[in-house]
Amino acid sequence: MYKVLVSDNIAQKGIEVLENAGMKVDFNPNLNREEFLEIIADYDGIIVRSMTKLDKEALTKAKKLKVIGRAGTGYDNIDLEEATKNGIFVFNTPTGNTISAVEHTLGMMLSLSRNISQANQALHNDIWDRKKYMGVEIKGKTLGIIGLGRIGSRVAKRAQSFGMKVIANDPYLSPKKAEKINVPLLPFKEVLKKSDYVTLHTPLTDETYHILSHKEFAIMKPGARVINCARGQNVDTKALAEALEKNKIAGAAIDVHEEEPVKASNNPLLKFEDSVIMTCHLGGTTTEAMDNVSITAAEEVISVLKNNLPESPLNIPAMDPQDFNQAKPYINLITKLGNFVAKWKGHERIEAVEIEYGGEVNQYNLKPMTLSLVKSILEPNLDDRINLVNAMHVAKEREISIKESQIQNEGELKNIIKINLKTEMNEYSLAGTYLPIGFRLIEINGLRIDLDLSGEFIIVSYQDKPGVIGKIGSTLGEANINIANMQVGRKKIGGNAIMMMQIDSKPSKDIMEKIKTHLDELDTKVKDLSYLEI
Ligand SMILES: NC(=O)C1=CN([C@@H]2O[C@H](COP(=O)(O)OP(=O)(O)OC[C@H]3O[C@@H](n4cnc5c(N)ncnc54)[C@H](O)[C@@H]3O)[C@@H](O)[C@H]2O)C=CC1
Ligand SMILES: O=C(O)C(=O)COP(=O)(O)O
Repeated sequence: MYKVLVSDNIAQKGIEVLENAGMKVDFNPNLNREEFLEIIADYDGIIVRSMTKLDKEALTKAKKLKVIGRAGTGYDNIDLEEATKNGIFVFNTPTGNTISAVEHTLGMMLSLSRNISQANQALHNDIWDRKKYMGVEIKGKTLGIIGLGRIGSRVAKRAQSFGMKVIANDPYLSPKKAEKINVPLLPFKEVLKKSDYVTLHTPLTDETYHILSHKEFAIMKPGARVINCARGQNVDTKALAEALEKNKIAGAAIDVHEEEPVKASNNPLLKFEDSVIMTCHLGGTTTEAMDNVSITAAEEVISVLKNNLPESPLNIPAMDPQDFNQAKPYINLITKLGNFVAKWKGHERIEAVEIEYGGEVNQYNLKPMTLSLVKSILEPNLDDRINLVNAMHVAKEREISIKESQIQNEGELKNIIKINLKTEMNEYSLAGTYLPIGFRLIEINGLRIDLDLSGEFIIVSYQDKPGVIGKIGSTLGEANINIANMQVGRKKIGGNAIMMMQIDSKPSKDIMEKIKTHLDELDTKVKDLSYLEI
């Protein structure tokens, strides 16, 4: 039975989904760091929100962990690189709280403009002051959005309906997408200079850390207002406090903070009672969003523990589920080719792998195919935990070069995948194709063949000479092993030849030895004699 730790508060519905699937769930959102580090080694899966830090220290202890589910969007609390090295799948649930974050942003902007929060606070303290809490309209004002993704674009739409002029900066968004929602994309500084309100909707990255600091506040319009419902570290809190102090910035609405939880001792914004409104990271905290993200996270954890790929993976290439289903035959084909070549090369150390994709296969994301190949060729020789997440990392660590390229389609085949594998001693090449009738092996060491890519095989590389086929055939016949299919190829008489036999049962070690002795007697310079089962 898999054990799943839920170490942040998520909706009960997600926990029920896990339990109904037979998981042992420990819902424990109140662990301190020491307690957390002590128990993390026990779990196969974990669901977190933004409070649990899954850093290197935690992930090093998480020896059994197979999957991390982020019930929410931002994943800056998770060390993706370390998780990847350790072969742990990481996913988030990025659409479940989008609307909640959008509505919170709008609420913050309106509240900031109309002093709703401050006036409410005053009334609760028995103060009636209509003059002090006079506000400003947002209609006709310019809203500058930094990060026009899921949340930013929806904030734009709602702000436009309030009559705001919306501009944005997002270097990674296609201008076409921005055009579609009628939002001009401008350089970052220009957005800052032109906006009455600046709202942040970027993830926390090295680039967006303190994206608003002294320099940026200095070029902003005097009297502008700032809204941050993205990540606390996106804003240099001290620089914001200074800009507020100097009245350069008229106000700020802050949902996320450099240090959470906020305390009087760690946040200089708390003293700006009249111009700063703050919430305790509530952007994604609505009944609807909490249900969405907890149910999705639970379903995905179950799915990954059942060996499926997550729908919103953060450390393997994402693939649209429909695309994935269509590409699945090619993923299966390359896995079979990988199993084949891995068994064929035996214990030889791999130095390089080249993959050539031809034909229809190129319509799909090739990364999951390449990952599947790397996993399948490394799997038999490694005790390490290897999966799609860490396959590339393991290959790099072992200094195996992986190259993929796209080639022109050959002949009548609609699709082809070719693999060239170089070991310290030999080179192996093979190609396969997917046909509605199944997977076919169509080339081996440069020789054209046509065999079903499953079953039991004997491969012999030797120097062409009369008598070889007869000797092998009779040895197998004596051992009562039926030859289902056989193909022989050579480039010239007496040159290098290869024989592929598909047989109906496994030859014993003795039989393989006998074949080897017979071939030696014929002096056929056997380069390779292998039995493989695919
Ligand atoms: N306050 C809260 O409770 C919540 C906060 N969030 C935060 O909001 C962030 C955004 O969420 P989504 O819109 O769903 O993500 P998204 O990935 O759809 O959008 C982010 C956008 O930021 C852009 N971007 C990245 N680096 C940039 C840069 N240097 N300058 C300008 N734009 C840049 C990206 O191109 C992308 O279009 C999340 O990463 C999370 O940190 C999300 C949900 C709730
Ligand atoms: O989804 C996000 O990125 C959020 O910031 C929401 O965080 P939370 O899950 O509420 O701790």
